[in-house]
Amino acid sequence: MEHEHEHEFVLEIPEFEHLAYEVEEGIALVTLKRPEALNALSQSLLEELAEIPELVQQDPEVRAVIFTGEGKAFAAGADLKEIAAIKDPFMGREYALFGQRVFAEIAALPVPTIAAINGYALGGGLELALACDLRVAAKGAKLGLPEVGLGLIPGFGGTQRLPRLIGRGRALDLIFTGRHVDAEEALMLGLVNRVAEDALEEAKKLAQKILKNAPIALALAKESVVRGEGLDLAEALEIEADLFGYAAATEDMKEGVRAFLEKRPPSFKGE
Ligand SMILES: C/C=C/C(=O)SCCNC(=O)CCNC(=O)[C@H](O)C(C)(C)COP(=O)(O)OP(=O)(O)OC[C@H]1O[C@@H](n2cnc3c(N)ncnc32)[C@H](O)[C@@H]1OP(=O)(O)O
Repeated sequence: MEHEHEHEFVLEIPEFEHLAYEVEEGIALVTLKRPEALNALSQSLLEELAEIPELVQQDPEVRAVIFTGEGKAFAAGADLKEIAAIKDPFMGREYALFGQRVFAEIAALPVPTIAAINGYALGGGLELALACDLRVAAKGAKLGLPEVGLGLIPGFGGTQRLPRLIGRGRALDLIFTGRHVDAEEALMLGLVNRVAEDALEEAKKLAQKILKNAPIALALAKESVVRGEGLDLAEALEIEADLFGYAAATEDMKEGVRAFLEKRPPSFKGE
């Protein structure tokens, strides 16, 4: 007798100690779970985070990812007990490279990613949020890069992603002073996209709104923005034209345009 699930692809989700991973209606929710240390990014937590991009890419159901934190913090930075054990520049460099690699893989995910900043997002915690495409902050959230106050510099991408996002002058204000900015100032600076009572609820609404659009177009739009970042305008525009070409050849493009002309909502298939 043929087994009902014989051909079903079963995705194995690893047992995480410091993370929760769940998928609901196409949205993967990754929750940092070390609330007793304000979700400080220990090596073991970072190793678990490093598994997320593969998990997401193996599951065709996942069309967006939200990162958030349990308790009163999103993440209060890299784990300072572990940083205290760094003995020399080589160890320090390896330490930074590891965090950078994890966040680079998150930044390279082909699906939209959102940080739901429920509380403190400091140092490495803010750098994780900066590796996401969009950021939603709760009203009481505090964001900052306090590293210079510890004799450090941001090392998980902050000196690069923050100025690219909000401009050099604003980034250096935050990096030099190490001050915490509240959600409203973060919105004004362009550091977050939205402020809400409940960051996670707002992030889910934002994801649902995004997911109404054509999946291939979303991936190509992200690819165009990401690949263009390091290039000069002429080269980047060529990439945009190529990716526009791909989008224009999809079934979803035909459906999107037909639906507009027929004055009805589109039904996208991701083809
Ligand atoms: C390359 C990347 C580099 C970096 O990220 S460097 C780190 C940058 N981050 C920081 O400097 C923030 C450090 N944390 C704080 O300043 C404070 O926390 C807060 C302002 C965020 C909150 O203060 P309060 O509400 O008074 O809580 P609490 O008692 O300080 O923290 C609760 C428990 O959480 C632990 N904790 C907080 N942040 C970290 C961290 N970054 N690394 C390790 N542990 C942390 C504490 O020690 C304490 O634990 P216990 O109850 O055992 O004393």
